[in-house]
Amino acid sequence: MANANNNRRPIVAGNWKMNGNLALVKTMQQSISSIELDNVDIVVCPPAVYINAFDAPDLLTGAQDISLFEAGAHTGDISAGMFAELGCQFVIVGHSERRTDHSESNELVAKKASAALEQGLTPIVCVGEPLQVREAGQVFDYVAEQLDAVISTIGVERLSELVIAYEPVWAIGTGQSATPEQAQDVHRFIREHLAKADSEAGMRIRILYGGSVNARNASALFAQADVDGGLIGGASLKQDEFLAICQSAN
Ligand SMILES: O=C[C@H](O)COP(=O)(O)O
Repeated sequence: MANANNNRRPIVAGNWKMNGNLALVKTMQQSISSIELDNVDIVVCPPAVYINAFDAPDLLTGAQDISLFEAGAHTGDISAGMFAELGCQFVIVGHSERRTDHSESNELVAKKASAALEQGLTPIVCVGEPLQVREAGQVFDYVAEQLDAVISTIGVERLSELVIAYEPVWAIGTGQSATPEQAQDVHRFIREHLAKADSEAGMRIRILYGGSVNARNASALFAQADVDGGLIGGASLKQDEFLAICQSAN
């Protein structure tokens, strides 16, 4: 099990993406509150407009993105400080859908991670390769470049405050998850790469796997030595499925 030989507490984060409604907020809140899982952090990242509708003190919430800016004339943006004021603890930055839909560069993602830390939010920094990069055998170089932008922007002294999510783009929403071995290979690489910058951070940082995780494949993925939980998309919208995944990580 991922945390059997280390002190990393697993996280299961549900990224609702642009899905859900107030009814789902109620349903998920009730079902998450109804289970007692002492050894996993369960985080829900609904669309921003629904964050405040969650009314459960024990529930951890996260934003799906933040503005680069703190405040001011930036129509449509929401700042890290605003999410922090709502009680959010986490924010996803650099999800591949934002990198694609909004042309977010490694540098922009790194600045968002920095903005999150400044306001006391834990950034869940997403990295991961598209299929053609994997087929070209360049996964490690690609992921290293994504990580290096963050390391150089936030500085090694804050590195251990991050959570990393490895999400191979070809596995997102496709039903074709990485195999546990493929996930572990990249997770180990990420941990070793971070450890080169700061050995303590390399050991402490939680690295989540994301990409077609479901109730059937979660246990095998989470059993890998460097997999500390998951970032769950589609399955986070189905209460039974999501709870089963949380149980697998517990
Ligand atoms: O943030 C979540 C990921 O993009 C995974 O999505 P998925 O579980 O629907 O493949």
